[in-house]
Amino acid sequence: MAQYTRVSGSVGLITLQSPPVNALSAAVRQGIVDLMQRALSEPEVKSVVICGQNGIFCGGADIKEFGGQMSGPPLIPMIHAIEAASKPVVAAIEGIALGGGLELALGCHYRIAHSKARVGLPEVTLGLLPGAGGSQRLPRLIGVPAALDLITTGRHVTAAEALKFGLVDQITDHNTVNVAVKFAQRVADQPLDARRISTYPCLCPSDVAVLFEEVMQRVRRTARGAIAPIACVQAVRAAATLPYNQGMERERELMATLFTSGQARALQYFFFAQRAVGRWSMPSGARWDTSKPRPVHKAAVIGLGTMGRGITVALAQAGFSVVAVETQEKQLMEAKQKISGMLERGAKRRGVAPALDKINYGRNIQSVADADLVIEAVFEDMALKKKVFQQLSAVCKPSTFLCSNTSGLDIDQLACQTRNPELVVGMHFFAPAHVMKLLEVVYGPKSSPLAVATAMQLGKKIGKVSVAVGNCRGFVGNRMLKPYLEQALFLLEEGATPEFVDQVLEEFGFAMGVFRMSDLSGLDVGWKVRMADGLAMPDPTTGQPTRLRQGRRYSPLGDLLCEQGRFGQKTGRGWYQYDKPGSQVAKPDPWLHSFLDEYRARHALVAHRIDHQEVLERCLYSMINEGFRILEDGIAAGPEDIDVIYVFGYSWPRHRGGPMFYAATVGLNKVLERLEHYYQAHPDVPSLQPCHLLRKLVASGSPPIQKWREVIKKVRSQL
Ligand SMILES: CCCCCC/C=C/CC(=O)SCCNC(=O)CCNC(=O)[C@H](O)C(C)(C)COP(=O)(O)OP(=O)(O)OC[C@H]1O[C@@H](n2cnc3c(N)ncnc32)[C@H](O)[C@@H]1OP(=O)(O)O
Repeated sequence: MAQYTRVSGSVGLITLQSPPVNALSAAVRQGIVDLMQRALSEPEVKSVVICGQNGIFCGGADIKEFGGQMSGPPLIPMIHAIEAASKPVVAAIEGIALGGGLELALGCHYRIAHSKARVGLPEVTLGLLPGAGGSQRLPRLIGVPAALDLITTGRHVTAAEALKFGLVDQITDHNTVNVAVKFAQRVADQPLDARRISTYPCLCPSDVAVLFEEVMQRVRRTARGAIAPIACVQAVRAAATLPYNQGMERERELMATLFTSGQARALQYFFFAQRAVGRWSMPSGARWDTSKPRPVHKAAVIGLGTMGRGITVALAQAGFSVVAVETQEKQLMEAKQKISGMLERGAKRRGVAPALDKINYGRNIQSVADADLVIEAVFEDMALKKKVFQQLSAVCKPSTFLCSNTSGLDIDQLACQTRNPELVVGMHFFAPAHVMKLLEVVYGPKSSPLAVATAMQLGKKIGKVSVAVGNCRGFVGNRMLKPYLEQALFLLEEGATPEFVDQVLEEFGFAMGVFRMSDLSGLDVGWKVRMADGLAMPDPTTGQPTRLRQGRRYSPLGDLLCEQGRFGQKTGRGWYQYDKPGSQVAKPDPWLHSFLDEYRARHALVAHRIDHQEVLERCLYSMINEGFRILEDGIAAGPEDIDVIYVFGYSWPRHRGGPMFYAATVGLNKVLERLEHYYQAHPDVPSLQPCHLLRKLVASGSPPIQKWREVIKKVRSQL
């Protein structure tokens, strides 16, 4: 909806009214069309101002409308009519002007922005391009290089940057609407021909062809298979090379292809999934909107290895006072130096002062006594962690929240070491912890809603996407990784190479294939866990590595590499070889290929030809099957939680929406059928056995992902 008021006698003020972000819904578009006609027909009105209610100009098209039948007046003719108007139209931009919101502003003759406003064309992040003239008007207004940057990245720019680009005409610290109204009065009688951006020539640098080629190459390299960034470059190229009307036609064609693509649907699903994870719930019924967090002023981190350092930096950068504890003097000094360096580099990038004074270092656990929340980040060893939790419980205030950065150990066992187990939760960060966006907040059976709410809020404050998950081995992310890694090893046993498996996964869109990723993380990490679990040992009778553990197929390949000191990048050898320890350039290793041949011969395994389809289906469907088990067990509340974890924590390609959304797009019956096929071929691999929830969803007619929760509820109630 939109409201019309006459201000100062001669200015027609149109206010967009569609909370929370004044998106351009059908009703809003209808309102703009009607009220523009009214303003143009009233003789007393000499100029028009368009603004948004509640200090927000416009968040763009209403994304919720994309899924259904579009109705109401279309955006493009509406914006053309504004540009063609006989009276000056001024956009008063407060808060945000994004996507269709900025395109609307570009159709106006002038743009006045508040100094705190942000503008941008983020359509690419939704699998689209600025399809309401944005791809044609923006390069005409600010030039091709700047427009390519904004449109292909979707980044938001500040009002100051927008002014520098010439994207807005003026910025103000005062009431933007008042300033825009005065401005509109001043320009009421001025000619408008020079203010219609669609009539501008598109000024191009002399080497524009080279520029487009370079940008296209960069975009293809980084897009990981996403099609929207490429279409964005093509649309801007049309602006640079074609007259406006033909450019608009090209924009329309490209947009039509994107709009109906699976990628746009996946990215739009993911937009809402990111927001849905904030509305967490626990099986007890506790929820985000009924559980209040307690403020945290002072936080503490115990253990300053790689993870502890990253967590300390993330907290200090967000303005928290942090006590950082490392018991060994040498490690403490080293950590202090590294943390200061990280803070200084981060501050330089953001143009702010480094938050060095936010951190107090100590060697004694006593120094965390008055912290409101402590995050333990010591080595991944249950006995050690238990000891730390006992000590923390003894020294901390009774109200202190005690959190563990474990990547998969039992939170309940840690909670049992403390006086107040209800204040214990897991806070599973991902390395590097000051960079990676994901945080799994893990509640155990004793964790209180207060503790979950507080950890979730802390995560938000330090800029993380936090997902509340239940307590089980590996939580959500690492639990699903297990069958994925396992299948990758089985594929090597059966004839594949690490290079081939990685190539297939990277073509699918992962930033790194499973073996490159393992080399980067360090093969010894999983090896230590398997040793602690009693898995990575040779058969006591034969001394040979056994391919069967606890009645299930087991691949000792990773263990055998570790026994050779091949820990990945850090030792210069792993699934690949590297020029030197620490190098990141992976090269195929002939030694590894011979090793695989010998291994197969020793175990009488006959290598067969493994194709793309088998790699993808076995790695991904086994992981997805585990995802369904996680939903069935109530460890994740809904498929969105899993998808957000996988995109932010495990480089799952965002344009595929996440593993559970991917399963829905492939078709649940197909996933089920292929799992049945592979399970029949490998009956000693339980992770390939289709789980009950998947069967139930298929039996229920494979409902859309938004309806899965209803089936999940039924399945859980039957268990
Ligand atoms: C052939 C077809 C031709 C069509 C041509 C027209 C095409 C136009 C393209 C577009 O305009 S696409 C949309 C472009 N806009 C965006 O991408 C903006 C998306 N929104 C955001 O980035 C953020 O929400 C925000 C606006 C910066 C606000 O962030 P904040 O952190 O303050 O709040 P949120 O929690 O993110 O959002 C609050 C609430 O609002 C909902 N919402 C936000 N934007 C939209 C939108 N454009 N449409 C519908 N709903 C929107 C969001 O989902 C939240 O609600 P929820 O209930 O919590 O989910």
